[in-house]
Amino acid sequence: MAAVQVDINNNNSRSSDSGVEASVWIFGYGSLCWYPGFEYDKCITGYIRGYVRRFWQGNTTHRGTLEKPGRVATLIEDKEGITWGCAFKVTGQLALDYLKQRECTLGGYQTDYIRFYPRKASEWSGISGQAFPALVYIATPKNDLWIGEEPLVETARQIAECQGPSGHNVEYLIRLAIFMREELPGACDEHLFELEGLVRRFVAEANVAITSLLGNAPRRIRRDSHEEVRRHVSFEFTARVPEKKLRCLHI
Ligand SMILES: N[C@@H](CCC(=O)N[C@@H](CS)C(=O)NCC(=O)O)C(=O)O
Repeated sequence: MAAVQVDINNNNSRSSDSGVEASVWIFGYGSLCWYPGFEYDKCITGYIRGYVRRFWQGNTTHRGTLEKPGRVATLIEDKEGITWGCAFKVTGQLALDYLKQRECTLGGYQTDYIRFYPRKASEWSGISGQAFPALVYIATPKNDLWIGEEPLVETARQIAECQGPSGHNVEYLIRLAIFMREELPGACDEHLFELEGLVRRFVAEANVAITSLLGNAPRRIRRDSHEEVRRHVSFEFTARVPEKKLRCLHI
């Protein structure tokens, strides 16, 4: 069968002779974990190596404005680093076109490929537990919205004060922290959870109910079911409590 390429630069591509639509896995580690916004066939939790998650990317189109840029997640190379999140299997070009607009055009992210390690294997659906390639959207210091390293308390202050067209910056952080606690209990991410503690404190000191900043609860996502779910954007919720606590992978 002809090699099937997925063109991440949205020139519609499919295998030349079979017409079969190409599939690709996309790794999410920020808002994609709780609001993918595109149709997908599968969603599984897991991690990547060699990166840590940091809120060092500015944002003026979703969670901030030009006057008050918010803070969103990106990945920073760290050879000891582990970043937990989830991967979505998508077929065809639609999701990639959507993400090119949401992530690259509006967010300053660029695409790269990394190796994704599934948290759960599933023999019958071909997820062996072995790492496989996944597309990832990363904001690097080269983009105009880059903030870079700053005191955590400064990042927390910005998040507590910023909002944009997609909602409050606090929602972005809290929903990611909720995803990690619910889907990957015990997975380490000091930066994320320390930032969450500071933001919760600042919001409380301002006498604001944090729930008032969270907008509408996104429909939860069926993860690790290892079945082709072909979910439209209205995902079905299933509570999945991992069988065992995840240990920190200090590899
Ligand atoms: N690429 C990361 C981060 C993506 C991300 O958070 N992008 C932001 C800024 S461009 C976004 O789409 N936000 C939508 C929202 O905040 O609702 C991921 O895989 O989750």
